[in-house]
Amino acid sequence: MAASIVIVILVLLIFGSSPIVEMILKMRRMKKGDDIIKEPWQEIHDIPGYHDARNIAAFYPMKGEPNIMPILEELATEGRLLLPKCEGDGIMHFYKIANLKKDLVKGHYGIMEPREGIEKFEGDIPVFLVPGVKFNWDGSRQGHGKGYYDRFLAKYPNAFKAGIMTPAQLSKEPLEQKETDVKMHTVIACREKY
Ligand SMILES: Nc1nc2c(c(=O)[nH]1)N(C=O)[C@@H](CNc1ccc(C(=O)N[C@@H](CCC(=O)O)C(=O)O)cc1)CN2
Ligand SMILES: Nc1ncnc2c1ncn2[C@@H]1O[C@H](COP(=O)(O)OP(=O)(O)OP(=O)(O)O)[C@@H](O)[C@H]1O
Repeated sequence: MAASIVIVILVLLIFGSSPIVEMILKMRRMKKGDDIIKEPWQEIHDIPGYHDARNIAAFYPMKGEPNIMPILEELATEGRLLLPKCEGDGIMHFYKIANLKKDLVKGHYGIMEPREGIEKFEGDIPVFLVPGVKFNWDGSRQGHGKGYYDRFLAKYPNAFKAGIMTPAQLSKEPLEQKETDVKMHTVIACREKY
């Protein structure tokens, strides 16, 4: 123990705040959080009902959220991607997005949203990939506090809900839940950047 402290002090004295020390510290920090990431694409594909779902509700990631762009590309190509548009206080609806470049514009909160002219999706949604601010492995979720997802998900009690988070969004403690909060069936960890 004492020997390793001496070594650490010596290394710090020799290298100071050199890029090497910074890189080692950064790698250690990264490893710490990243070890909860398993095989996110596989885990998403393994969601119950995902394979056969004709429509899947997802989200266009914003800063601090997992980068699920490969999944969005894949679902759009398959013709089964739904993305949300905020349309009032705590009210959002989903739209079928066939082309991520042509069908989206920058919208509320700076998030890419369906453009004008795309028809609102009114059918069944068996699977939701849900964003959030914090998640716990028990399925509890905390959002941005506007109730967009809680209100929308209340209409789909039978859908499978998968919370998608980065390691930084994991809460070590179960999150306090209100009566209107909707629990996730599973939570999947993904990287913010790929
Ligand atoms: N990618 C993504 N899309 C989404 C959501 C989400 O959480 N993530 N939403 C899920 O509901 C809806 C948008 N909800 C949002 C609600 C509030 C803020 C917001 O107030 N942002 C503040 C920061 C305050 C905070 O984070 O609490 C800001 O932009 O200044 C952002 C998104 C629909 N689309
Ligand atoms: N199904 C619902 N019907 C009516 N009001 C609701 C419903 N769900 C949530 N609300 C209200 O919306 C407000 C915000 O809810 P909450 O703090 O749980 O949002 P959130 O989950 O953090 O946000 P978001 O879903 O937008 O990410 C609260 O006042 C809550 O009572």
